Amino acid sequence: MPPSDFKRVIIESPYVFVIGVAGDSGSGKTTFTRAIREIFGQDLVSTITIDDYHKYDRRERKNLGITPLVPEANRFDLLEEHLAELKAGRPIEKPVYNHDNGMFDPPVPFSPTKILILEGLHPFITPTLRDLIDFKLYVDPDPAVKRAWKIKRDVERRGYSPDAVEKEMEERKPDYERYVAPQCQFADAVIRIAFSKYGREVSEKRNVYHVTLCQSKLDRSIGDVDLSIDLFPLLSLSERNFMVEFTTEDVGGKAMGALTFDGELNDAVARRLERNIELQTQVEPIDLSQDSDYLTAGDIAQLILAWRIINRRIFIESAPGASGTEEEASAGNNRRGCGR
Ligand SMILES: Nc1ncnc2c1ncn2[C@@H]1O[C@H](COP(=O)(O)OP(=O)(O)OP(=O)(O)O)[C@@H](O)[C@H]1O
Ligand SMILES: O=C(CO)[C@H](O)[C@H](O)COP(=O)(O)O
Repeated sequence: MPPSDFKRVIIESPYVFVIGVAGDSGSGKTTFTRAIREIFGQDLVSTITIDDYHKYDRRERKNLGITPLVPEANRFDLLEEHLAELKAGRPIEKPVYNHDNGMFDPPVPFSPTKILILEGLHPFITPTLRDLIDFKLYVDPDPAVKRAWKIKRDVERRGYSPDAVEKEMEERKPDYERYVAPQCQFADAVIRIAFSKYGREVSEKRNVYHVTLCQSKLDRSIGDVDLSIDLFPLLSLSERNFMVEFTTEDVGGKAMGALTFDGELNDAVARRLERNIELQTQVEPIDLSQDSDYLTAGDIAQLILAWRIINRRIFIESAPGASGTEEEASAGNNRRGCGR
C-alpha cells in the first residue's frame, strides 16, 4: 500500500481502530491524543470517555464511601459490550455522566468512526477490553506535574479551592496506585512527563516539559511504507534549548525504548516535521504549534506518537487479523505496577 493511499484506505476499510488512553484524571490524556485528532480530523475520529460508564452518581459514591477509581464503581461489562458493538460497526446508546452536577444525563446515540479513542481511568482493566483495543497508551506525569496541572485546572475552571483539590488527590492516591497505575504494564507506549530540565519556570510559563515516550518493540515489517523521521536536521536547525535522548526505561519490569525530549524547536523546523506527516498520510495540514513560534517537547512527542499509531494502523491493514504484537501475546499478568 503506497503511503499516499493511506487515508483512503482507512475511510474505505470497515475496520474500527481503537486507541485506548489510560491515566489519572487531569494527567494529559486529551492533550496527548490531540495530534491524532488533528491529523485525521473530526469525521474520522471520535472519543468515548470511560467516566460515562460510572455505576454510581457522585452522591451515591459519597454515601458508599468509594472513589470512581474502584473497579466496582464502574460498568465494565456494559463498556465491553458497547466496545464490541462499535468495533463491529454498529451504533450504541451511550450513557452520559455529567461532571457539572455529578449525575447521569439520558443516554445518547453514538455511532462508530474509523478511529475511536477510548480514554479514562480503566481502559485496560479487563482482558476483553485489552483485546478490543488496537493501540494502548498510558499517560504518566510525575506526581509534582500532575498536582500542578490538576490544581490549576480544577481551581480555574471548576471552582474548587486548592485545599479541596489537594485533599481529593490524597484520598484518591491509594486507589490510583492499586487500580489505575498497574495498567501501564499493558501499554504499547507510556508517556512520562516531568518539569523541564531548563527550569520549572519554563514549564509553567511556556508549557515546556521533559517528556519521555517509552515504546514497545515496533510491529514487524510493514513493507513499503516509510514512516521514519530524520531527527538530525530538526536538531541542527534548532534556535532555543532543545535536547533529545535515546535510552531504555524499566516499565513494569519490561525494558522499553525511551525517547526523551525537552525544550523547544522553532516553527520552521516544526513545519518540516508536520509536512512530513502530511506527505506520507495525505491528510489535512496540521498545525500543532498553533499561535506559538515554537513547538514544545510535548508537541514533538505527540507527533512521534501519532506516527507510531499510524504505523500500527497500517500494520493491521497489511496483515489482517494481526491486531496485537508478538510482544503483547507473551505479556504476562504478573508484571509489577509501573504508573507513578
Ligand atoms: N502537555 C501539557 N502541557 C501543559 N499543560 C498540560 C499538558 N497536558 C495537560 N496539561 C494541563 O492539565 C490539564 C488536564 O489535561 P487533560 O485535559 O489533557 O487531561 P485528561 O487526562 O484528559 O483529564 P480528564 O480525564 O480529567 O478530563 C489541562 O487542562 C492542562 O492545563
Ligand atoms: O476521575 C475522574 C475522571 O477520570 C472523576 O473524578 C470521575 O469521573 C468523577 O467525576 P466528578 O468528580 O465530576 O464526580
